[in-house]
Amino acid sequence: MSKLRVAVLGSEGRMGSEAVRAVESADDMELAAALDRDDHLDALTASGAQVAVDLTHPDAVMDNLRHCVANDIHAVVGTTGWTDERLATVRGWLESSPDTGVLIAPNFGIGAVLMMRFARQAARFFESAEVVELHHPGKADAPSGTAARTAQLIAAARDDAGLPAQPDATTTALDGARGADIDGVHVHAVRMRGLVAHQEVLFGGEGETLTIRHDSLHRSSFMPGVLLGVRRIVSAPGLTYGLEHFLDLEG
Ligand SMILES: NC(=O)C1=CN([C@@H]2O[C@H](COP(=O)(O)OP(=O)(O)OC[C@H]3O[C@@H](n4cnc5c(N)ncnc54)[C@H](OP(=O)(O)O)[C@@H]3O)[C@@H](O)[C@H]2O)C=CC1
Ligand SMILES: O=C(O)C1=N[C@H](C(=O)O)C[C@H](O)C1
Repeated sequence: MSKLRVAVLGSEGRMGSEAVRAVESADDMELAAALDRDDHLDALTASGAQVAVDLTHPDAVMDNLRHCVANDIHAVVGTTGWTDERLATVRGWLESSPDTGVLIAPNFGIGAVLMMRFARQAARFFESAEVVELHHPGKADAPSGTAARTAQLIAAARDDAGLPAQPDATTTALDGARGADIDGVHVHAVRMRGLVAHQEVLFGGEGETLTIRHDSLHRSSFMPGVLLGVRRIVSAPGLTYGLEHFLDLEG
């Protein structure tokens, strides 16, 4: 069986370098290209890569993806910075390349995917919900893509259940003290040396709280998800948003 030819974009970064090692260690894949900031995207096309893994920067990912889709290269994207508008743009590009697949995964960690799912499940049972994400200080964006997605999922579940706005009597606050408001869910970002990627989802109801916490202690935690995404995206045309679509979570 021929091996899947995989390119890594952002190959010198924290995640990209880990992904290069993971691809090189996978029996069913070969590293077609390892490209970073100074490399031209023509090198990606020339490499004959079937799948590109993007682990770059929110400012770079759209140009990279446009190039991938235009050249029928499937893409597995871990890079953050996703808005509804950006997702719609990618869907638009894919209309002209109906055989190409793009996976955008806010988080490749199985524990993180489960945390988001459990948070969505819990949301309708509690009056209050807030998200606290904690990351290494080299992270470019705040709040994290995972935290933003978690907040959206909680907000949608609250809406579906007809819950009112959360109780909050704050009338005076220093800027930022209540975090970012994402669809009515407050999200707080901590940046601290020694951390990798962590998140707590806090729920509160009458006389009780529930905390769901996930910790990525090493970037190897993301690699099974990256490799799963690569294996699955070649037969999943169109846009897939979230690794959960490639996992059997009902079990
Ligand atoms: N979905 C998930 O599970 C995870 C997602 N991430 C996300 O992945 C992204 C990368 O994170 P991380 O590895 O920590 O970041 P790093 O800054 O360590 O790595 C990014 C790399 O991409 C390079 N780069 C920047 N622009 C381009 C470009 N146009 N083409 C090619 N390479 C480029 C950077 O170069 P330079 O240093 O010169 O800027 C750097 O080497 C972030 O958005 C992060 O949030 C991270 C962990 C898990
Ligand atoms: O930058 C990181 O490190 C991470 N980025 C992703 C995010 O923003 O959610 C995934 C994980 O939290 C690690």
